[in-house]
Amino acid sequence: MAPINASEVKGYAPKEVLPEVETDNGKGIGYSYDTLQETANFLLSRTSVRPRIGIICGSGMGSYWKDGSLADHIEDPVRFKYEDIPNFPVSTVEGHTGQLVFGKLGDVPVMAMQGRFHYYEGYPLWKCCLPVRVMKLIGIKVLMATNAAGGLKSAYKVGDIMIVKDHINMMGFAGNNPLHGPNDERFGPRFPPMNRAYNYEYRKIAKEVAKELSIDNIVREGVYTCLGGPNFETVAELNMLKMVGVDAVGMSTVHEVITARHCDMHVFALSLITNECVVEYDHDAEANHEEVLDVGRMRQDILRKYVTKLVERFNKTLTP
Ligand SMILES: O=P(O)(O)O[C@@H]1C[C@H](O)[C@@H](CO)O1
Ligand code: HPA
Repeated sequence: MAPINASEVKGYAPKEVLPEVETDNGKGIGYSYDTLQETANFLLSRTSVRPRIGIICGSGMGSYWKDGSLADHIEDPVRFKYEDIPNFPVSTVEGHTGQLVFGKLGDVPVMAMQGRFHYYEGYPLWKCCLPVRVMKLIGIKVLMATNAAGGLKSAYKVGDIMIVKDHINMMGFAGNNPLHGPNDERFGPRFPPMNRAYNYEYRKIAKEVAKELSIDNIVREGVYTCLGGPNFETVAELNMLKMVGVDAVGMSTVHEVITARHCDMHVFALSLITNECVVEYDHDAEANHEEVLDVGRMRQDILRKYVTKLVERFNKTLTP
């Protein structure tokens, strides 16, 4: 049989009439486009900043440490506490302040989330990712997600920064996906591709910038996975993840990236390696959140400089 010419295959044809997405208060399967548009309009009407780059600050990288974190260096900041934003969840994890900051990083207008939402807090994945769709609706083109993660690859050291090359959606294997439920084509297609999730050009730029800042000795590139948490992993779980090609393990980012790619945002992600995963049984070390936050503080100056330069470079790739 002759092979099918892939370029002749027609794309998925959207339905003309969309099913009404439930606009529940946390019980069901998502907020409608219009509900999220209200949230976007609320924000846009209260700031003149028009960011095209959105940053999600990982554990300890937002503002937990008041003396120099990325989000605290945003100039002319306009801040919104999550509890004051219509339809927004609230942050419940130490190290996640719980506010959006609009302002300038270097010369570039940005929006930063000081605090993200995790599945283990009790939020369904679609709700964890709601801010990403709001970003899309306020005009953001690039999502930069940062996270704290355990280093699985033996070469990784505490304090290394991993450029995420790819992810394994472990929760998705069990059917838990932020795109589960009716699909609104105004956000994106029913079946989005995910093989080019982490923008190649931005990864290349990130390696160049690491050299320019002389931090290329601590900057790596690898594969991230997210587990549901909140417990850290067993030795057997970590060895299994290592075997299937995971380099760093955390509890976030993957579903945010899927949501961002679904609505055609460019994605770049960084993991700060805050602990070495314990993959042997005769070992006394245990992962803990305090260590995660401490390493975030120890690396905050470098991360801030790195992210600021990356934002400047990524911004130049966007058409005016
Ligand atoms: O929000 P991120 O992914 O940076 O947070 C990581 C995963 C858990 O929330 C927490 C564990 O210490 O840090
Ligand atoms: O070792 C870890 N496992 C999962 N999530 C994490 N976040 C920071 N470190 C870790």
